[in-house]
Amino acid sequence: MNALPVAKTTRPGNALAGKNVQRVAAIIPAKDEAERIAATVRSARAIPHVDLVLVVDDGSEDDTQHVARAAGAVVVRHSHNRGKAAAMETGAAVVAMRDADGRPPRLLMFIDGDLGDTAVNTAPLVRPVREGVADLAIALLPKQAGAGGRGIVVGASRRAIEAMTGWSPSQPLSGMRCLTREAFEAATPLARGWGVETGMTIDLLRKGYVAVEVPCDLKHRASANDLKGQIHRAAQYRDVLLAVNARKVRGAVDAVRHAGSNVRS
Ligand SMILES: O=c1ccn([C@@H]2O[C@H](COP(=O)(O)OP(=O)(O)O[C@H]3O[C@H](CO)[C@@H](O)[C@H](O)[C@H]3O)[C@@H](O)[C@H]2O)c(=O)[nH]1
Ligand SMILES: O=C(O)[C@H](O)COP(=O)(O)O
Repeated sequence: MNALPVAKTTRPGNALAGKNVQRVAAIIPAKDEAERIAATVRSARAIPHVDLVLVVDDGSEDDTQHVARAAGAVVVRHSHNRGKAAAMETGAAVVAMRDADGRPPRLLMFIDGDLGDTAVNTAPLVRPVREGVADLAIALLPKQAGAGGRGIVVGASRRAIEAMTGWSPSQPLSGMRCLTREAFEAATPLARGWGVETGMTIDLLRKGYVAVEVPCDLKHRASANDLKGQIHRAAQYRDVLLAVNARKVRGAVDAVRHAGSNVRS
């Protein structure tokens, strides 16, 4: 027997069961991923229920778009680099254009371009969302060889999410996530750049959507502890703080508005 649905997103009714079952779009934001994108695309095509693999080439300077297309992806491209969050928004907009009338909108599965052959192992994220157990399923990755992080950005993101929602995710920056169209729309506009995961989790939980973390056997190109890695982490830290601060301000404004309407009523 299936677990009882607890997710907030309205589920397609039984009339839509059978051959009209809910499909999944894999959206892969990619900047300069020519080396790994073919394996990632091929692997994503093997995820059960995925019928559309979309690569958003975010202004790559390498051959990402052609390699991705040759591997069987639908490819759209930003003419200049706009950051991961913008690539995700573009991807979701393109999927919406391809969702068929009379069918439930596809679930959106965001996958990083550097997962290679392991991309298929995001498959366990689909079930809890498809079955209505959660609106958002986030991949928990095993420990990555060569990872040089000291937990500073991860800790800042986790603490902010916990302070603002009460939930303390193990891997708050994990970008492999499957969610319903309704939840995605509720999370837009997305926080910019590397703040996108932190902002999305805070926004959805505050609106009553349900998130779960699901272990997935994934391997990605972890940032090392060299100069390039440190610069990358500094950018992540900046974007996470921007996302959190914007949400704190919004929370304070909402509280003042709410207090004002209580006084008037
Ligand atoms: O301007 C950019 C930069 C990156 N990417 C793509 O975004 C994905 C993630 O980038 P990556 O360089 O692999 O980032 P990581 O340091 O590995 O990022 C971790 O932390 C990020 C949040 O800071 C999450 O978005 C990632 O999912 C998570 O793996 C990859 O497919 C990139 O090609 C873009 O689309 N646009
Ligand atoms: O390597 C990572 O996990 C991210 O770049 C975040 O860095 P951190 O481990 O220093 O938080």
